[in-house]
Amino acid sequence: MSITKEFLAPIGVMPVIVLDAVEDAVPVAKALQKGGITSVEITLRTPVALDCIKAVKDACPDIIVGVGTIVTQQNIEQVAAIGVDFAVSPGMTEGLVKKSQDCGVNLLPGVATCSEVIQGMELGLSCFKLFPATAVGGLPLLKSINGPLPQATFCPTGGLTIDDFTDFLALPNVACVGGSWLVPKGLVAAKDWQGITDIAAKTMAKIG
Ligand SMILES: O=C(O)C(=O)C[C@H](O)[C@H](O)COP(=O)(O)O
Repeated sequence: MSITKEFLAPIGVMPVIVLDAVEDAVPVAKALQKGGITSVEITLRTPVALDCIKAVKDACPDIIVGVGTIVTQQNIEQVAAIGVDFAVSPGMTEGLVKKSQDCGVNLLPGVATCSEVIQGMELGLSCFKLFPATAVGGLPLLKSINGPLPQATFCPTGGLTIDDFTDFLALPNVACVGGSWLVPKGLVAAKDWQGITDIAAKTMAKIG
């Protein structure tokens, strides 16, 4: 299975979420949805991540639920067992891509160079996360890659902010963007769900 530009484009902005408590998962997802967000990427950075994903899938059937921080083939097996709409990795190996294909998991692997994009295309992929987007070259890098590799589509993530993400979305080879600015740790800790809705709404207002 592989992710397409048509799948990514309607998402627009993908919030990258780190959750420490299962009880916060559904309120965060619903707060984002209230602000116009249609998809969440819950990272496997905490021990409760898989339970958070299950909770959101059960409570919010109309949210596209993805998992982030896939770094091992075992991670792919774990998320295949609970079912996710997509899976994101900060990097890309042949092993991760093949495992995701074997398990029927839609993988968006992270790349930072043309060689990795070409390797991904050889493995049947056309969409990639550019990570860490700003640190590896940001807008000029994406513009340069679009010359020789216009068939590759990106979700730049890493370093983007509410002030510059629309510059990325304006590029022809960018279908959506990812970022953690939508779910600040402090607001989750304070259970300030309205605060999260406000950031989501302010973000989505920028793309009409
Ligand atoms: O955990 C993952 O799956 C990652 O690969 C990294 C995240 O996508 C970035 O940490 C988000 O970047 P910021 O928006 O700059 O915070």
